[in-house]
Amino acid sequence: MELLEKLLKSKNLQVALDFIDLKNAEEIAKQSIEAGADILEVGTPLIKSYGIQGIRRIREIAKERIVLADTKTADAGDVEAEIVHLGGGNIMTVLGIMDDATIESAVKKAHEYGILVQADLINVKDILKRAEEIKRLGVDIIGLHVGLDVQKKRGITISDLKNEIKKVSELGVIVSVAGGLNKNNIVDIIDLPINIYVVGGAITRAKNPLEEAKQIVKIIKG
Ligand SMILES: O=C([C@H](O)CO)[C@H](O)[C@H](O)COP(=O)(O)O
Repeated sequence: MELLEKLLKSKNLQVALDFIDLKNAEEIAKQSIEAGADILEVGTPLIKSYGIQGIRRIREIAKERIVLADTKTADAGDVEAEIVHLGGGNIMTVLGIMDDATIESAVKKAHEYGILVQADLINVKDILKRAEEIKRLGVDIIGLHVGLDVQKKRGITISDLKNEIKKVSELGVIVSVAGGLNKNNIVDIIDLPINIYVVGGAITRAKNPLEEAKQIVKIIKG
């Protein structure tokens, strides 16, 4: 699959559009593209607010860029794959902590549509063990993720999980990392074999999101 090859062979910036308001998301989506972002993420709050229409709108703006719908699917994997297909997304996410049955259902349906599946390991305690299991279920991307609430409560970001990132990347999968990344801490993990750097708040809440995104693209692309 062409998209898989591209992701596997390169380092990519994914901008997480974690908005409730579509107009704000559209504005940052346009600036992210101008800055050179590779993937636009229809954030979970945006999907909850606008559903398929929200994914469709970001698809229109993204043009040939990749659109990831952060569905964080917890059940009915096939139905949520259908939703992403109707919105025109290229990648969906499923929660790695859920039952294998949900992941299998998402993978089966998504692959029928040519959609990639990312397992989000948010809140998974034994990351390497679950990553190994999930790889066998046919997911395309493994996402290591420190969620917003944990970032706030414990003061950690994904850049604190270097060992886990290294071990998962040794499985030979596409690795995505998310959770509190910014232009300072991305530098700490830039030499690790990571394919997708997800950045949300550091860009969406920046005084100048375009400039911030440009700087981050420069760090990631080298
Ligand atoms: O997935 C996310 C979170 O669970 C809210 O939906 C964020 O997109 C992800 O954490 C990236 O955002 P930042 O941590 O603000 O970079």
